[in-house]
Amino acid sequence: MLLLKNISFSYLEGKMVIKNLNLAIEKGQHVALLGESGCGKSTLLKLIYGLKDLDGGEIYWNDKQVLGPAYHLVPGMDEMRYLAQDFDLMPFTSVKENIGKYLSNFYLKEKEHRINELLALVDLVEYADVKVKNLSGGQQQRVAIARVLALEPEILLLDEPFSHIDYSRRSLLRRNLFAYLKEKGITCVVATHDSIDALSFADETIVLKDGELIDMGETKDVYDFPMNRYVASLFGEVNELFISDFTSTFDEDELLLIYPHQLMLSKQKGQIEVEVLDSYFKGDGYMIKTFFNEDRVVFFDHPFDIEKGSKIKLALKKFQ
Ligand SMILES: Nc1ncnc2c1ncn2[C@@H]1O[C@H](COP(=O)(O)OP(=O)(O)OP(=O)(O)O)[C@@H](O)[C@H]1O
Repeated sequence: MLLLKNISFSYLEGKMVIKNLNLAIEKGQHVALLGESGCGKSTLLKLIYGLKDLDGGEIYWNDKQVLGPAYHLVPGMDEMRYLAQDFDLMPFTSVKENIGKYLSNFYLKEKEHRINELLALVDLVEYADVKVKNLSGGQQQRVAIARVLALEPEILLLDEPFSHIDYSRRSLLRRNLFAYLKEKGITCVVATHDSIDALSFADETIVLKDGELIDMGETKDVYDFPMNRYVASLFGEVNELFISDFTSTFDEDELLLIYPHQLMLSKQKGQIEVEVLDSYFKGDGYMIKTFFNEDRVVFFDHPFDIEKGSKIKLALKKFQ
């Protein structure tokens, strides 16, 4: 289990970047770390790996305390691997030498077998002998992913692992990688801006804001019941509407956070009247931008575009 007990950290005196953070992650779990840019995701991964000394608190992987550079000549624990945003590869050596960097030369056959297995996982078999400096950014990122897996860590810390990889390859790589980690029982924490990393692949999601952990739970719960607009907006557009906007039958009003796919065109009761401002093609349909009550923009998903200026009625899908 990964245990963070009330940890705090600052780069500069007086400016806390991680604030009194507590966290427990069970072995084999995949956890997504979400939050706006600058909220402390990368810093948190570095602290877990032991690259920085904590100002306060303690971190444990199983029963072993993670200690920072003040206690270790070479930072980082053997049981962990950390993939930074700048992949830190050796540019003048080949892909396979980079992947095998941490593998022992004592068992050459095993080493070669392991490198080939990882080359296949990240789909770089035909690039095995190419120098890393001659690869694209996305290809280099795939080499870096293979390299952190080489020694089969117990826990993997990934900072935006697919950020340079094009969308089509990203889907396949992501499926293969997370299936591989599950099969091997490797715990994984992924800092990401891509909500699909969380929604499709993370058992649990953690949300950071200004260095504080503000939400944590099963990913589906964090998505379905976002605690506030900040959390919901990490998954895409979100609308803020009130129960009283739809109906006057409830005594107490309540703010609703509604994703665009939860609204639909309706002619029945319980709807809001909006004016269409724009339609954006998304591939599988359109995102329609509308104006409600002359003060709020409301987005909803629709199979077709709708003419600008149209007056339409929207209802909540779950009440239809
Ligand atoms: N080496 C550093 N020295 C001083 N401040 C730093 C340093 N690295 C990061 N910070 C600051 O710490 C805060 C958290 O940065 P961090 O990189 O952890 O955020 P992040 O959530 O990973 O952002 P992003 O999503 O953009 O990668 C930011 O305010 C940043 O400016």
